[in-house]
Amino acid sequence: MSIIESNDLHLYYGKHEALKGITMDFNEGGITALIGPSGCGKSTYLRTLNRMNDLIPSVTITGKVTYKEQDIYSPRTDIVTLRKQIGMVFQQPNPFPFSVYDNVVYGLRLEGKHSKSELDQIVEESLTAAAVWDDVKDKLHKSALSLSGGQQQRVCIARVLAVKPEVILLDEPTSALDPVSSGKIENMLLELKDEYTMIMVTHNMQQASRISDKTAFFLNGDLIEYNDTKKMFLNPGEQETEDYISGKFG
Ligand SMILES: Nc1ncnc2c1ncn2[C@@H]1O[C@H](COP(=O)(O)OP(=O)(O)OP(=O)(O)O)[C@@H](O)[C@H]1O
Repeated sequence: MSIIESNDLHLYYGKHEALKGITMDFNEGGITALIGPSGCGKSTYLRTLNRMNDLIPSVTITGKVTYKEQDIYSPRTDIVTLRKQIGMVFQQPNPFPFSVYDNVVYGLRLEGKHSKSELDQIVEESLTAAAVWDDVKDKLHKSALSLSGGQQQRVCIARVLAVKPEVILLDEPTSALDPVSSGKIENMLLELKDEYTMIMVTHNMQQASRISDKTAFFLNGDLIEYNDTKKMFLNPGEQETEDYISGKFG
C-alpha cells in the first residue's frame, strides 16, 4: 500500500520550474533513494513531501501530494502534526545547543510529555535505535555540540525517532561525514527500514545501491525512471539513467 503519493507536482521558484510534473508513490517501509545530478530537483522534491518549501516565499506549487490519502497541501492540514508524522534529517547535523537528552526529548516536551520516567525510556530507546546509545549514555547531560559529527547526526536521527514518525526524509544524511560514520548510519538505516518508510536524497551511487530498495532518477526537474534498485543499477530502462549511473555525466 502506498503511504505517500505525488501527482503531477510542479514547483516554481519565482518563474523557474524546478519540478516539472512529478508523479510517484512510495510504499510503506523500505528505503527509496532519490538520485540525479546537482540541481535536478531532488532536495526540492523531498521537501515538498512535508511542506518544508512553505518557508520559501517565492515558491508556487501545483498538483497534489497525499499522505495516507490526505492532501497535505489542504488548508486543513496541521503542519506541526504533519512534520511529526513525516520527520526530516538534514545534510549538516543540526543538534540544538543543549544537552543530548534535551535534544532527544525536544519534540516530546512540545507535546506536553513531562514524566521523567517516560522521557528517560524514550531517550534510551531512540538513542539505541539510532545506534548511538553506547557512545552517549554517559554524556546525556553534556552538550550535543561536543559530540563528533557522526554522533551528532545519529542524535539528530534519535530526535526524529523520539516523536514516532511514520516517514523519515533524509537529505544527504551522510555527505558531511567520514566513511566510518557514514557506514554506521547506513547500517542503522537498514535496521530501521522495516519499521519506517525512508526517502533519502544521495549523491553517492554506491550508497543508493547498497541500502535502497527502490531508486528514483531525476534530471532537470523530471522523474526519468523509478524502479527497484537492483533493476535500476543492473538493467536501467532509460538511456539517460544508464549514462548517469555509468558516470557519463553528473
Ligand atoms: N531556495 C531556492 N530559491 C531559488 N531557486 C532554488 C532554491 N532552491 C533550489 N533552487 C533551484 O532549483 C533547482 C533544483 O534545486 P535542488 O536543490 O532541488 O536540486 P538537487 O538535485 O537537490 O541539487 P543538489 O544535489 O546540488 O542538492 C536548481 O536549479 C536550484 O538552483
